[in-house]
Amino acid sequence: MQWTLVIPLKPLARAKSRLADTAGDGVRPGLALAFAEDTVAAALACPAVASVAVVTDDGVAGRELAALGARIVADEPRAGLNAALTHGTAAVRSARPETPVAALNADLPALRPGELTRVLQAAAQFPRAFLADSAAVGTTLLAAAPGRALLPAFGAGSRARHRASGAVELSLDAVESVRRDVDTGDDLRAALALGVGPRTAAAAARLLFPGR
Ligand SMILES: Nc1nc2c(ncn2[C@@H]2O[C@H](COP(=O)(O)OP(=O)(O)OP(=O)(O)O)[C@@H](O)[C@H]2O)c(=O)[nH]1
Ligand SMILES: C=C(OP(=O)(O)O)C(=O)O
Repeated sequence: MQWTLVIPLKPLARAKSRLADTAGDGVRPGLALAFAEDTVAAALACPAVASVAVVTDDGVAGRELAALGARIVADEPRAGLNAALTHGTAAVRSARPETPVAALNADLPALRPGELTRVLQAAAQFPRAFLADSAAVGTTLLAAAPGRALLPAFGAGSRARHRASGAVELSLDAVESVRRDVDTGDDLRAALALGVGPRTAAAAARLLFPGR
């Protein structure tokens, strides 16, 4: 089974605000873009992924991510993350009605294609399924089989909401790269320890050694 991924991305100037104490206003948008680029590149390298749609209104990010091979969908109806995901899912299903769909966060710079494949293969066993984040409080991936509504309920504490909505929580070992979202400086250090993609590695090096 081959999936379509829907990846939401806030305008870069407003993204990753909880990283403000680690990365100042001058560098944070570049870091958020690097996370999204490494996430999209790893997703497109995954054999279980047929295509990636990024829901964003950010022009720079849209150009860079389209160059990697993503389809760009406008962030409508401008009513936040879950509305953007519902819109993105409708857009991809209007082109491919029978595709299974998974929403994936854009802040997974350590994402490994092999681990994503295992998560998607597990998700394919259920009508709706999700993967909790490393903190076991949020969600990094929510999947829906063909013909099933995604019903996204992302945001703080989304693990409990996705469970309550009837989605099956995937209990998988050794998929830490899919769970490792980056919201804070500690999260960034944890992702760097796991091993990040090349764009995040370069952006993090610029952060640590600004003059070089
Ligand atoms: N298209 C779209 N994506 C969003 C929106 N809000 C959040 N996202 C994306 O949803 C994913 C999860 O959001 P967060 O982890 O909270 O990321 P963030 O909003 O950049 O981080 P903070 O500013 O620290 O809350 C990230 O990929 C965000 O870019 C939105 O209104 N529209
Ligand atoms: C978007 C989410 O949370 P956070 O902003 O903490 O990554 C989530 O876990 O659903």
